[in-house]
Amino acid sequence: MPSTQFALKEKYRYLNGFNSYHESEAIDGALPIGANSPQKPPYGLYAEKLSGTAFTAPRHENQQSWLYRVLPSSAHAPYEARESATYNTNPENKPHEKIHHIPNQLRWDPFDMNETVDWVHSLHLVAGAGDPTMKTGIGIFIFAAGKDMDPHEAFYSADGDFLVVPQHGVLDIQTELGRLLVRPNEICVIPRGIRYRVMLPSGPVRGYILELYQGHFQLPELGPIGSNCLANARDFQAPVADFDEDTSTTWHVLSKFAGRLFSAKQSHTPFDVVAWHGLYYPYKYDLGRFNTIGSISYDHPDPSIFTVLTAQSDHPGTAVADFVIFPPRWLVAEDTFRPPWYHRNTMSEFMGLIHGQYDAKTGGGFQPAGASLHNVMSAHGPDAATHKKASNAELKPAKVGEGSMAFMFESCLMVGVTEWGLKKCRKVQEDYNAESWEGLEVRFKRPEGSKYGEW
Ligand SMILES: O=C(O)Cc1cc(O)ccc1O
Ligand SMILES: [Fe+2]
Repeated sequence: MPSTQFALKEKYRYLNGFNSYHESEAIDGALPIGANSPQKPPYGLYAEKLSGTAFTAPRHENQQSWLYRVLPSSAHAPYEARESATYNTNPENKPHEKIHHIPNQLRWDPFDMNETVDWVHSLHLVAGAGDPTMKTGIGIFIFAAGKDMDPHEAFYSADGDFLVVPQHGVLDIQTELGRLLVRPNEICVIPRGIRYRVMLPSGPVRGYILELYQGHFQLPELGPIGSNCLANARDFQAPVADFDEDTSTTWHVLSKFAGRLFSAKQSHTPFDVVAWHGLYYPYKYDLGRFNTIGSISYDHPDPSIFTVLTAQSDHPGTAVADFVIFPPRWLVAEDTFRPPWYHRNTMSEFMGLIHGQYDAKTGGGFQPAGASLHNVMSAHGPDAATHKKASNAELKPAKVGEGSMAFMFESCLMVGVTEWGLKKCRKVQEDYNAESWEGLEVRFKRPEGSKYGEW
């Protein structure tokens, strides 16, 4: 059941709807009426356009917003490279650091918390494909932070859209367009370019991020399911306009640009947007609201029925990134091996666990805050313990995943694993294969009297 059905504090108010044209004003009358850029916008505000797609993108894809702010974003000193020796989240930029393309199934123990860093410095690229400079591919990050961002710092990524999946702790995110409070079992998307500041009201945080270097997330098609189910559009929440009025303090705007960090000084807050309207905005979603569909007859369906958001490649139906979840659900299929089948997939599958236990892996090695990667065509499926249990289970209706939420970033791209992901994080499990699949028994019994090869 949804976990956020109580009233939220006034500070966090939301506009409901996915890909809905929203408008919000923190002061009545701050939005111009009937024009986007009048000669004199209301209250002496500056009009600024923020485009998330090419100006000429087709209407159904076009995402732009108009921001009405105290000072335009361009009012800052030049960007300067910061921490250039250490900060780099784009391996394409780092010729000395190899990215490993390997067919092995990989599984990671829970990633460590790190209380010494803030959001900006918490990002560790674990795997990825493509290159933000070419606006192709994805980056998969683990984040772990224990410090608020500096009170006068804001951050944005020019590289892509962040899909943030918190596993531990609360993210209080002040964005240019308003505030979002994001807790475990919720996700948020912060589109490319939007400036924000992350505070940690409940202490350390940890989780996963998929950065989408190309396109934007959309809801999956529902096909014969009909007009509702899976993630319903009305459950996506965008912030309302909320602004500060600080024009006397030195601020630093940090930019992740081609994986590197830059910083620019300015003498006013970037959080000065009094009103905005458009289709390009950050949003959050409570995974507890997902309306899960499953088989009510027989066989295990493809996990695409669990897709929350998808970012399509140029080939319809083939995703650069699908965000898929495995919520608590009833299994009722008859004469069926109910967990996932053994499989090899042309897509790559990176999985994480927010809490609980994933029903396809009961051996204990896939833990909250851990991860697994089954790359293109790398064979996987239930571990031996799960297989044994599920092949002998009485097939009465059973609830699986109670108190649990696993997820998958599935991509048509082969993902490479970074040095950090493979070595430096020191979390890769050496015995993943042995623990999972080497215990599988040979069950094959040739029917008595059968002779192979005789017709
Ligand atoms: O590998 C996994 O655990 C993810 C997965 C789940 C499922 O129900 C079907 C296919 C699939 O890849
Ligand atoms: Fe799989």
